[in-house]
This record gives sequence, structure tokens and C-alpha cells, in this order.
Amino acid sequence: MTLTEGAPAKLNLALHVTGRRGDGYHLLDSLVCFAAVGDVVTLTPGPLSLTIDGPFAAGLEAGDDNLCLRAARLAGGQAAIRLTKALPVASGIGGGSADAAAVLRGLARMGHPLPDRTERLGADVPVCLASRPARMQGIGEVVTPLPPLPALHMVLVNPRVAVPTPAIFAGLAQRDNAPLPPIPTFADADALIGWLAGTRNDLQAPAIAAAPIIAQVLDALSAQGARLARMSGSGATCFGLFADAGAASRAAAALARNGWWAVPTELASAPAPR
Ligand SMILES: C[C@](O)(CO)[C@H](O)COP(=O)(O)OP(=O)(O)OC[C@H]1O[C@@H](n2ccc(N)nc2=O)[C@H](O)[C@@H]1O
Ligand SMILES: Nc1ncnc2c1ncn2[C@@H]1O[C@H](COP(=O)(O)OP(=O)(O)OP(=O)(O)O)[C@@H](O)[C@H]1O
Repeated sequence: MTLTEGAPAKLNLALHVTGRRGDGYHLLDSLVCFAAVGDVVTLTPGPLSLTIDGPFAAGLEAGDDNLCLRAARLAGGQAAIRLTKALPVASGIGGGSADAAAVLRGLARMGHPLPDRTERLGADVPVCLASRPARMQGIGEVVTPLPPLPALHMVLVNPRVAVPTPAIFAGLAQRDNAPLPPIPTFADADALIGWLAGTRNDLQAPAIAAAPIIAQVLDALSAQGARLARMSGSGATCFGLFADAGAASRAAAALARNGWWAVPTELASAPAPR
């Protein structure tokens, strides 16, 4: 029996860095949601193994360090894992964490309980396990589910530059920023976009310093009519929020002409409850 689990892209709609722990990890306060685009993981009972295919398979090794295998070992699960990699690697949308979470969800369906402290696999793994809108705090291990968000028409854009997360945190000029303002229940996309305007991604400035093309991506999203354009995670993927699905599709087609990965999408539907 083969199980399939989606591994949707994680988006940090807002990301404030509020401090740093003694071990160097940063304290975060983030509004996280998930997009309808993502990797796909299938699990077939049997000895542990991993094969990778899909458009971004070439950027990734299937060795012991792969987060799919690390997740399976942490859960004590045995399965032949197939990862179809649709998300660019090291791009701020949680690809590896989403894959690890999908493996853990699949193994849970096969009877292997979820391990404790999944943030050891990656700071984004706890929020990716839920794969639904949430506030993420601590270093990523404190996940508070939120009510469903209003429908969003989005474009994700990656200029095909891999950005290593540690270097971006190291480039922060200030580490003790204010937390997010209180998160209301948003009546519609206008209300959400209005609230987001009062928030930031604190990693955006150091990421632009490391990879200036990110500023071009943000400008290009705005020029295509995005009502809000911002970077996700530690970059380099940026998202734009658009008025409707047609506007998002037209913007993605125009941005793809730069040779960038540019996909129109919407919010993911949440995975079935376990
Ligand atoms: C930036 C975010 O994408 C926001 O959602 C995540 O916090 C990063 O999550 P991730 O890629 O799963 O990160 P990890 O693989 O756990 O950490 C990579 C590196 O990023 C830095 N790191 C990560 C998370 C965090 N809260 N503080 C950090 O300082 C650390 O140097 C760490 O060694
Ligand atoms: N299954 C996997 N998918 C992607 N990257 C993986 C995977 N397993 C291990 N990695 C390694 O993890 C690193 C981070 O990749 P990932 O795509 O998770 O970053 P990211 O999109 O920046 O994530 P985040 O938003 O959580 O910071 C890469 O350098 C990659 O080599």
C-alpha cells in the first residue's frame, strides 16, 4: 500500500526576529501560511530508501543527510520514499522542512507515532507538520493554529539563487525587534493586506545585501500590480498578493520571462486531520 502526502510550500507572510538564544538560534514571531504548490512524497512499506525526481531533483542529493531520511530515522519508520521535488532548494519556502513533515505525517498514517521535538530536523518542521495557517514563535517550535485565512491570489517568484539560511541570520543588523502586532481574524484579503502593511520580514534586508537580485524580484512583483510584495523566510523566494486569479496568472507569466521560477497559486487546503 503506497501513501501520498503533499509537502506544500511554507510562506512567512510576516517574520519578525525578536531575540537570540544562548545557542545562537533566533527567536521569531511569524504569520505562516501554506501555498497550493509543493513537493509530493510517497511512502511504500519496506526498507528505508529514497529516490528523488521532479523539476528540482538535480539540486538535491538522496544521501543520509536528506531531510526525508532524517525524518524517517527520527520516527523509527521503514519505507521506500519517493520525493517529487517541485520547489526550488534552499529558497525560504521550507522545502526540506515540508518534505520532512510530509514523511512524518505519512509514517504516522502507517502507525509510527510522531516524534517529539521535530524542530531538531529544522526550525520549520513543526509548522509544516500542521500545514495550515499558524503563528510561529520560539525558534519555530511554538505553533499556534489560526482560523482559516481569507482567499489569497499569490505569485511565488524565485530568481534561481540559493540563499543559505545561517548567513542571512548572521547578517541581521538588529536582533531585538518588536513582536508581531495582535493577529485579528481577517474578514477578507483587504483586511489581511492592511495588517501585513504594519509588519515586516526582518530577514529581507540582510538577504538583499547577500543577493541583490531579491530587490529586483520585489520591484518586479510590484510593477506587475502586486498589492503586497515580500520575501519569505530567509529568501530568496518572494511572494506577491494579487487582486484575483487572472492578475496573478498574468504576472507569473510575465515574471517567468526573466528566467525566474514564477508560479501563480493560492492557499493550500489543510491536510486531513490525523
Ligand atoms: C527563516 C525560517 O525559514 C522562518 O520560517 C526558518 O526559521 C528557518 O528554518 P529552517 O530552514 O528549517 O532552519 P534550520 O535548518 O533549523 O536552521 C538553519 C540555520 O538557520 C539559523 N536559524 C534558524 C532558525 C532560527 N529560529 N534561528 C536561526 O538562527 C541557524 O543558524 C541554523 O543553523
Ligand atoms: N528534502 C530536502 N529538500 C530540500 N532541501 C533539503 C532536503 N534535504 C536536505 N536539504 C538541505 O537543506 C537545505 C535547506 O533547504 P530548504 O529547501 O529546506 O531551505 P529553505 O527553503 O530555505 O527552507 P526554510 O524556509 O525552512 O529556511 C538545502 O541546502 C538542502 O541541501
